[in-house]
Amino acid sequence: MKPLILASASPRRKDLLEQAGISFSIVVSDANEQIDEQFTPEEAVLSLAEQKATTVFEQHPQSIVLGSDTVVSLDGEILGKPASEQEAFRMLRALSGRTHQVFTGVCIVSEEGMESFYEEVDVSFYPLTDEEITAYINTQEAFDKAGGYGIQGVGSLFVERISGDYFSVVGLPVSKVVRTLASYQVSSHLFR
Ligand SMILES: Cc1cn([C@H]2C[C@H](O)[C@@H](COP(=O)(O)OP(=O)(O)OP(=O)(O)O)O2)c(=O)[nH]c1=O
Repeated sequence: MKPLILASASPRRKDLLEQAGISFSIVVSDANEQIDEQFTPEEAVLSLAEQKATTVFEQHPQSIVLGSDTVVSLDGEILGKPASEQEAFRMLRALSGRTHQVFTGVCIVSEEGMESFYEEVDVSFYPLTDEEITAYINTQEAFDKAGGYGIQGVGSLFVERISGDYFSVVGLPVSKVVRTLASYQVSSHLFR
């Protein structure tokens, strides 16, 4: 059985994979995460997940490497992580009272080649007041998260409805990932 590497600095991805009973190590990719401006959200998350996984695989060719990327999409426009309070405010105001999509791409690279997939989840927000948005930004939760919110944190208070895999919104569609890893002889110790 080859060792599995998670090519991610995201604490959420680490927690989800650990909770699933998978053994792995972490090597953070130094890919410069470039995407074409013309990319659709699904193309963007697949490309970024591939860039992260292939960069780490080049340094660890005897391993199985898992890369992932999450973006929020509103009317097809990609929202990444907000770089400032102003940007977080603009993103959350745009998401207020609307349904957006969260795309997470996953890429597994091994000696046998590369396998990728993405998950799309619809998330509907209640209408938010400017005061709520400002108070939320003051919690500092917005900044390392696509779309400027965390569904697993205080951002849960914004969510009216979700359709799809909750864990994919948090950053990793863990059930599908574990099922896919089974064909690489990587399995959860919980099921052994
Ligand atoms: C929408 C949403 C995103 N997120 C997170 C998941 C991802 O970690 C992050 C999007 O950024 P990513 O670039 O996908 O990931 P990352 O920079 O955190 O980690 P790495 O590239 O090293 O793998 O947003 C939440 O935690 N909760 C949410 O509700």
